[in-house]
Amino acid sequence: MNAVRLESLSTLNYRNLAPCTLRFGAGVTGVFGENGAGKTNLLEAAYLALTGQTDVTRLEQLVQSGEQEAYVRADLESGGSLSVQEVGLGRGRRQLKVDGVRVRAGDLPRGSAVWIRPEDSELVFGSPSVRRAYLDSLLSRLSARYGQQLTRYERTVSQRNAALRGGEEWAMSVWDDALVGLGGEIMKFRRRALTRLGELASESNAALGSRKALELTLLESTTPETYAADLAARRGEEVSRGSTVTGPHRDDLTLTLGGLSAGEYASRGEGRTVALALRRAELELLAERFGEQPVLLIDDFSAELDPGRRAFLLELAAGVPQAIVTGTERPPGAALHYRAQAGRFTPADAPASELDGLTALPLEVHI
Ligand SMILES: Nc1ncnc2c1ncn2[C@@H]1O[C@H](COP(=O)(O)OP(=O)(O)OP(=O)(O)O)[C@@H](O)[C@H]1O
Repeated sequence: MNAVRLESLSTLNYRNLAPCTLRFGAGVTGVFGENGAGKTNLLEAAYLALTGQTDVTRLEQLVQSGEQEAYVRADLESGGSLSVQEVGLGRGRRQLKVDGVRVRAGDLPRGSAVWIRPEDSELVFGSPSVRRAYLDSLLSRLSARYGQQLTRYERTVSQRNAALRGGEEWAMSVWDDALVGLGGEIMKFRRRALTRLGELASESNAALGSRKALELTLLESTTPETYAADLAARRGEEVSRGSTVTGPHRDDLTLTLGGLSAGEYASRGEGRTVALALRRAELELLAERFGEQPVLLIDDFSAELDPGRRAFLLELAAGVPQAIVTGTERPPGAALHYRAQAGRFTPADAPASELDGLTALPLEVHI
């Protein structure tokens, strides 16, 4: 299978990172260093440059304190051709370019990276909104149309909420028609995608050594068939609350392990296994959809103390065409290692003569 390959990553004014260009080879690149060195920030920058996505809501958090703008750039190979993806960040602004031409976020390749993090346990133990965000982010990458319809749906919900709060009950039939159309499409797409996602996640969960079966189901707040009637039936409640109380924005992705809700009953370790299974399923689903293996980013493998899960993470990294693995200790099995120190990265094993040109390239911020 083809693979996306990150040739190099450049950053300027990105969080605590010193301006740099790091090159990556095929196979596993290990990045190690002490807490706070910038390892997570490097993966976050790589994910942003590869996908255009960040889950940070205030973009200025990504800009180095004291600076106004930041910039990340990925030189990558995808579908057999080379391209340059750039992301400029400022206060509340994000600008993307591919090969020098401005594009929208949805125009970047959608299956280019998967990021596994210690805080993925939140997928299991966090609120339904965390699981909805996981599902929506994955499905938006699988289908551009899903992403567009979701944006429209969310905008419609907030406009409808404003109309409810403003006492505009007379306008509800128009808002309801829009919601039922958009929401119905979202629900149907979620149902279809969940079948394959569920299969892949339960296979991964078993591969991780869990003896309890993992099942994914969608706890729907309504259905495409009954949405219009459900809205009508709950109109009084909506008017008194001033918000839309039914629809796919209220769905939950329920995870059951051995028949019990994982969020309520799983141990911390079992929960981490489930979260890892979800990420591996994401990796496989994107590869199936785009016929190309994403770059795998694994943050802090050393936070994973369980030997089985740690081995699984490292095997996963070794089994894909390209992975970047960070840790406070050296990730084993890496072809290349960078040492992270106070926002700087230096090849750990190269002789000094080979270090020339690897750091502090002159870059310009232009957003
Ligand atoms: N916008 C910013 N400007 C400057 N520094 C920042 C900014 N955002 C975060 N930092 C700093 O970056 C550092 C965190 O880096 P990061 O989370 O990448 O560390 P890490 O190497 O992954 O550490 P750990 O091993 O603890 O996970 C912190 O010291 C934080 O204060």
